[in-house]
Amino acid sequence: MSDRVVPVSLAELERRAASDLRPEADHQGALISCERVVRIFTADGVEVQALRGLDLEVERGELLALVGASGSGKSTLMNILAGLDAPTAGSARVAGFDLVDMDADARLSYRRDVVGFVWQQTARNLFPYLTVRQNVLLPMQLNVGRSRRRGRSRRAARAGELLDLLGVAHCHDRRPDRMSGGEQQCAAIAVALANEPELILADEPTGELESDAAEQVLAAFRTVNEELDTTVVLVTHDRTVASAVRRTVAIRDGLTASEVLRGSAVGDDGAEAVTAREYATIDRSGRLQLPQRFTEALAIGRRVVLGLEHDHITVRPGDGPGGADDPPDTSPAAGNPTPQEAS
Ligand SMILES: Nc1ncnc2c1ncn2[C@@H]1O[C@H](COP(=O)(O)OP(=O)(O)OP(=O)(O)O)[C@@H](O)[C@H]1O
Repeated sequence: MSDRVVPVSLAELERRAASDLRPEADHQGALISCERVVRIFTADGVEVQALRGLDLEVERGELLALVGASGSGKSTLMNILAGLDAPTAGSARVAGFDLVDMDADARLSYRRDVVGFVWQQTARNLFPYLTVRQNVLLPMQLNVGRSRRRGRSRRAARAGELLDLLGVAHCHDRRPDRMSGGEQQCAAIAVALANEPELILADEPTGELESDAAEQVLAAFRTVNEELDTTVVLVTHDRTVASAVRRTVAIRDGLTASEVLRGSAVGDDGAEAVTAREYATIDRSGRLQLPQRFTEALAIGRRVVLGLEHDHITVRPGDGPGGADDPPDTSPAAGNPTPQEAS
């Protein structure tokens, strides 16, 4: 073997130095991977299980909505994904960062470079005494590592491009109090994007907006997702927003319960129509939550009887009204396993 030293270009050394700043990322797999995430809060000696073993995978480039009743755990999950809080147990990884075991430096690097956040309250997203352009420039100026690589004129150009992309270039020299709520949220998205994060998280970004402004903000998220290929996860109570994205995941009692996938199909008349299908999700332990409206409709109580057919599983009321007189087909010919086997 030869000992000859192969010269390395400056550009290659810079690339290696930049990649050394990040933990080894799995660029093939999901951007977000949560497995059995538990978050327990203790308040006044009482334990609250906000997340009870939640599983969630989000691929790079997705635009995903999280929905769920108040108290179901959405904000808790968002805070964990934002690196503001850590799970009590389970595993949560984003872009190769282990959110459970991050040291302070990794957490800082994660929050600065990997993730951008948009809050519901417009006042929380923008500094009121700075113009919109200054608000967008600030995260770039504070990001010492990247700022060194990106000079003043490139930072200014990026701020201009982002405001343009989000349709608020006309507000660049205004302070937030001279902008509409929708414009403020679009500017907030520009701020969140300043350091080129792979992921934008938004907790109820349209919660304080009228419907026109909410549509403007949703359109801005779509643009970001489609044109910059940034992954977007947003929490919403707004049905219009939830039904306008390709994938909506419902959280119930600290677990992912179901999800709706939307696509498009060409009908017999040749017209393209939006299709939507709801799926129940099965966690890594094989647990499945039955939708409340199903269990209520059949007065299903605490037990169900499962049956395995050749291409589906039946779930019948096992106790309570409507269940007791309806025994399942347990014949060996039907290949029915016990409920334990089925799970
Ligand atoms: N810091 C905390 N201390 C104690 N309990 C908390 C804390 N944060 C959240 N919780 C509790 O955890 C559960 C989940 O709260 P979370 O805010 O994640 O729900 P959510 O789905 O975002 O609700 P909402 O839609 O109302 O914002 C709730 O029971 C809440 O009271």
